[in-house]
Amino acid sequence: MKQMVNLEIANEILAERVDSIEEEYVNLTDAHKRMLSKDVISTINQPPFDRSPLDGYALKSEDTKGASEENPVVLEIIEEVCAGSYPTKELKNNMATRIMTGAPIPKGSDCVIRQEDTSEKDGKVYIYKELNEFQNYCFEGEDLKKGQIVIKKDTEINFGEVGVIASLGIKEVSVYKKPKVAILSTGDELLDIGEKLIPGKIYNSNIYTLSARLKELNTEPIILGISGDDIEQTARKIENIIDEVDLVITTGGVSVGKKDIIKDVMKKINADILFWKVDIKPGTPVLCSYLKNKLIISLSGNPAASSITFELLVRPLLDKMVNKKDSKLKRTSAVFDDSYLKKSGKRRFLRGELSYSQNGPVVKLTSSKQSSGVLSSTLKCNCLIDVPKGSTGLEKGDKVEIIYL
Ligand SMILES: Nc1nc2c(c(=O)[nH]1)N[C@H]1C(S)=C(S)[C@@H](COP(=O)(O)OP(=O)(O)OC[C@H]3O[C@@H](n4cnc5c(N)ncnc54)[C@H](O)[C@@H]3O)O[C@H]1N2
Ligand code: MOO
Repeated sequence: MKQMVNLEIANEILAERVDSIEEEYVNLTDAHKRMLSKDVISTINQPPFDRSPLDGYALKSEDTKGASEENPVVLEIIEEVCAGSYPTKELKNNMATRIMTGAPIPKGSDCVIRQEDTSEKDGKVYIYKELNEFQNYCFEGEDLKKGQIVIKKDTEINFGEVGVIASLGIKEVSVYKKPKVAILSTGDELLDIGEKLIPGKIYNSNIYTLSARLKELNTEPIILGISGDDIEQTARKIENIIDEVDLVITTGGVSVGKKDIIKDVMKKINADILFWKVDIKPGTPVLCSYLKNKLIISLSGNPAASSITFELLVRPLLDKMVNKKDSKLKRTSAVFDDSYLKKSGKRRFLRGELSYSQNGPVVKLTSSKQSSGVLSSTLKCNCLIDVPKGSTGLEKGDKVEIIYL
């Protein structure tokens, strides 16, 4: 068993054991934020017909030669076409079709004059302006052509993609399934929310933090609840769920105390232990194991530690499962607008609040209380500050590297 690996090595060891997961068809209305698993190919031209971008008159541009305010050209109105209807008459010289925005342009016409440059009387339209061929004219397929790849697979479906797919009339899209992640909290001290607090006990916040975050990341959390510090019971819960999920997360019991049972649980279920402890703080004593081609990530019980190591170790795996192109942690540099004295020489991840000033990204601590057991400093936290090994602290104005959450 490897011990005290650095973060990047830990990421590699875990990523090697994860592949993209199965695909499924979902309704477009349920596809937002999912990852496309097949190219979207246009089944129609968009727009599906030549159409008018204006309310006005469709006509032949050659008929407008010499037209002016003083000397209008007069054309006979042969038909009226609104959006949703279709012209029935072909346009010949000296004719015009009254047309509304979005309506199909009739055959024989090669331009549309806007209503404001005309007047209408007794079935005739007076044209006060010359027009060029295809002026104010939207062509069939000018946006998207039938058969064209409109959106490549492995793209996240955001509102723009939803709109474009809807414009093609496509009702269902192929996406990667949502990764299913089981979460189990261990610890005799844990109570579920709503239970009466009694001496020595605390509420299980980890399972709620992680499940909310998993939902935010468009995965499917499967909450296994609390398991006491009992090897048999914990082993059984993991064995019972492992075939149904893509990943298991446990929290608590990974340090060296009497009740730190997770290593024994892994031995009991014959999981391969990949490594124990990552050379970072918080969250050092994480244990990562592998059983039946699934990873079991056992995070520290300390609330802030489990939440931070989830971001550093688990999130990239979830991204990889749905083939996100860049499944690595997304970083940028920012100016530190706070002060922080670092006690240990370890690489440290601090909870930060990132904002943007005229001079670029600026980050400050969410709270001066940054210890592993303090959860309130996750409030307002939108990034992690990566403080390198050996650093003795940070001063106002220092350039720091941050990881987006
Ligand atoms: N002698 C040593 N003691 C400790 C070491 C060490 O190296 N030598 N490491 C410390 C570090 S660092 C951490 S981090 C913790 C990790 O402990 P565990 O992962 O075994 O977690 P627990 O002991 O079960 O819990 C730690 C802490 O968090 C509370 N907790 C647990 N689960 C939850 C939950 N679901 N929701 C909210 N809070 C939870 C628990 O009550 C403890 O207070 O070990 C240090 N000790
Ligand atoms: O590694 Mo622990 O989470 O720092 O206290």
